[in-house]
Amino acid sequence: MMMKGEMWSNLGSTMATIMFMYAMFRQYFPPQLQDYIEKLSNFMYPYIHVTFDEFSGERMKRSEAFSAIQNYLSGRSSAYAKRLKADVVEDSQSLVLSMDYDEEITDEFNGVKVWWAASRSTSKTQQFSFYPASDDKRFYILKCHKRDREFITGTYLIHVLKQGKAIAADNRQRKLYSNSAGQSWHGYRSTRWTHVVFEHPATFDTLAMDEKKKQEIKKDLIKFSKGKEYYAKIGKAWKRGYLLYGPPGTGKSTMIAAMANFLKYDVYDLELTTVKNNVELRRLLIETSNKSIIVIEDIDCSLDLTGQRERMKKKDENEEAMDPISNKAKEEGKKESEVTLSGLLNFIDGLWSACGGERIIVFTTNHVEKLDPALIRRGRMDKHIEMSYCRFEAFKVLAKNCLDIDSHPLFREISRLLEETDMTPADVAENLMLKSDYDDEKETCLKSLIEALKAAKEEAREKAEEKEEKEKEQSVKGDLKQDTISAKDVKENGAIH
Ligand SMILES: Nc1ncnc2c1ncn2[C@@H]1O[C@H](COP(=O)(O)OP(=O)(O)OP(=O)(O)O)[C@@H](O)[C@H]1O
Ligand SMILES: [Mg+2]
Repeated sequence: MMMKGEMWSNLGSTMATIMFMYAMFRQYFPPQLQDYIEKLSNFMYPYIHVTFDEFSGERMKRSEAFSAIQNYLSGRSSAYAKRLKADVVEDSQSLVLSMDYDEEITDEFNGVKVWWAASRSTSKTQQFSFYPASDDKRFYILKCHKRDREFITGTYLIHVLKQGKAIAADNRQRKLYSNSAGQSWHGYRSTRWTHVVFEHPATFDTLAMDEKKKQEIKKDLIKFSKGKEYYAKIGKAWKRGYLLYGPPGTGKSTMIAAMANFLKYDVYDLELTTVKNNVELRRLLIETSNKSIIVIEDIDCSLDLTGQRERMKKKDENEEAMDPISNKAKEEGKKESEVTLSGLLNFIDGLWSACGGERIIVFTTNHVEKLDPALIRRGRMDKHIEMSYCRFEAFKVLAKNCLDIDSHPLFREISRLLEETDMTPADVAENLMLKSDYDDEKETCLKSLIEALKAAKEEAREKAEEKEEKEKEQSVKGDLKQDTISAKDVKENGAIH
């Protein structure tokens, strides 16, 4: 990559004007002279130019190609151009640097060299317009040798557009969408996506879990995000379902944030209880964008999806009266959501789910055993990930994150206790939160964790004993009952045979 100071477009445009005039009056030249002129022009200026305007079409929309080229050239421009321009591009989280007007940079692809220049043409007439482009038309000019014409207009330009779009996706400011209930109108409330900027700091590096499991998930995500052709080839919609299950505080929500940061996807946090019915659920799905993670947290509590099939069989009125979700909705005077299990299944893998690509659907639950098997079967929820209590390997990540230490003499005892005690990463992290910057504070944290682990171990032991005692009591009662029945039997029937 090298930088040239002066513009070549003057020579190019002079040649272009001459050739344009020549093309108009070509028929007046004798054939031999025509041949000679063409050879001469090729010899003097063997290049072709391709222009990319910033605004194009009748409605003067900002050209996608221009934006992609701007992004593609931004890295090269900042490294090689002498004069740069900085633009704030919509939805981008950082400034986009591009070469200033009349600057030129070269690029090389598969051994073929091309030249890029930024330029503008300013209109002399004073005309009112909403578009800055009508006064100040910005454009890029690509120059390449005539012999490379086919390669440049085909392979190279496809490469530029693809790379430019990928850079834009990387720089994009990501969003966290949630569906909030809109205004109530005669009992009807439609829900809409609203968003805030997504800025969760969790990454796979800060996530405390088994390293092997972490790598496996990362590999799976990469395979998915690069799988456009693969999914098309096997005839499947480009989507993947993840079920995250485990006790509260084991990092299910944190894992979702880490996944979104890893893939640079938007997050749609879907609150099912505010969705009126299946039609609305479908509309919300259609409104989601590509490169996104659609999340339904605590799926077992979201709706009565778990027992829907059984309930159809039983039609047990009492059971319904005891349903905390329907009661809550009634208390608040809201209409209960009519989303059904089949509506949700259709949402995941019905035809509607194929209306766009690159979507990950994540369900989280604390009670995987309560979920309807149809909801979580492979193909719908392709990957089931158990988020478990903190063991030593996960602890080491937390110790590094919170205390910035890789080893400590107290680690041995902690390791032993973590194997014997179930404590969530959330609780471990809480104990490791530094209260001051003093070095001995780190040891204090580790000691307080040891105390907490011992207390948790003791509590678990007491609970187990209590449980055992209760079970014993119940079995004694059962035996007594059995004895009474047997005695009654003897009395009524005489003898036991
Ligand atoms: N595996 C983990 N790695 C790093 N931090 C964790 C992990 N698990 C929990 N935490 C910390 O504990 C807090 C609670 O975690 P999180 O909300 O992800 O748990 P959860 O499994 O989603 O819980 P719930 O089932 O109640 O929704 C987070 O703020 C996070 O900092
Ligand atoms: Mg959570």
